[in-house]
Amino acid sequence: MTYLKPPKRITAPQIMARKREKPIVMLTAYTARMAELLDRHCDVLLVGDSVAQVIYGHGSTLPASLEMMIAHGEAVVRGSSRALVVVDLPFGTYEESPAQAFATASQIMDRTGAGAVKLEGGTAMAETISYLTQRGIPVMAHVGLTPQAVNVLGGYAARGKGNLDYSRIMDDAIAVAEAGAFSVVAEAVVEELAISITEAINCPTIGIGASVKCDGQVLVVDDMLGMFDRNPKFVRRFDDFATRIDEAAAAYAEAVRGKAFPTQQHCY
Ligand SMILES: Nc1nc(=O)c2c([nH]1)NC[C@@H]1CN(c3ccc(C(=O)N[C@@H](CCC(=O)O)C(=O)O)cc3)CN21
Ligand SMILES: CC(C)C(=O)C(=O)O
Ligand SMILES: [Mg+2]
Repeated sequence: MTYLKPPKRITAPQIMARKREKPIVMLTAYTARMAELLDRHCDVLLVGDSVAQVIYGHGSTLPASLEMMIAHGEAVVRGSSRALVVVDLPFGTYEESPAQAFATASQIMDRTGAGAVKLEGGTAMAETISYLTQRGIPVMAHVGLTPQAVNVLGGYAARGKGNLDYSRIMDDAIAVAEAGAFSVVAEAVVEELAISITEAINCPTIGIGASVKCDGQVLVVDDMLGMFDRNPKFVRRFDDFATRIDEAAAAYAEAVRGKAFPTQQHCY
């Protein structure tokens, strides 16, 4: 890297202070070079448990392991210098008790150098969020469509359409904010609910499929690049990398088979 690194990264309190100010820009990242490329443009880099689907080819986020999150968290911290790095707590490593969550989260923070963790859940996780924040671990919460609960929710459908669903998610958002979360991801919730949540709580909402009314936005980087084959409605493809890779691989294969690569300039 040839450019000068700023001395300090963006902090969780700085993200919290962005409520109703400049929109927060967040993308997932799983590898060092990608983190380096995104770092100039993003306020927050999320090492999502979506790594299980995007990088490892699993069908859900449930198989993401603590070791995976730490390995990819280290890579993203290594590659970046400015953004706040947030690491997802993987399924099964924090839900049992606040003490279990602290053991997992502190290990992630120690071994990766990340500045915060994210966990899924609302009212049920409020006590854990308060326990972690009081012990030095900034927590980003995640409500609405919580993919680790796919087996309880019965799929990845948008949330907040029924009255019960709507008021439960509202209660969840208020509970996690009151427990001390520095920001809240709202995933796949109807716009009206995203507006209500954003107005009701004093920490920023970061939307994914939750309308432009949130205080920030997040997408899975591979989705945004057009790399991932199956795209939810909330994804905009800002590029078409899958096609570009296909074309580049085809050109390489043709050059190799036609003995057009390597040429003299690639030889010693
Ligand atoms: N690549 C990727 N992108 C994501 O946004 C993402 C992940 N992986 N893994 C973790 C979760 C899972 N998420 C998902 C996954 C699928 C849909 C989806 O297919 N939604 C459909 C509706 C499905 C239904 O109604 O049952 C859609 O049309 O939006 C939505 C969110 C969001 N997260
Ligand atoms: C979709 C985002 C918010 C996430 O939790 C992930 O990538 O794991
Ligand atoms: Mg996640």
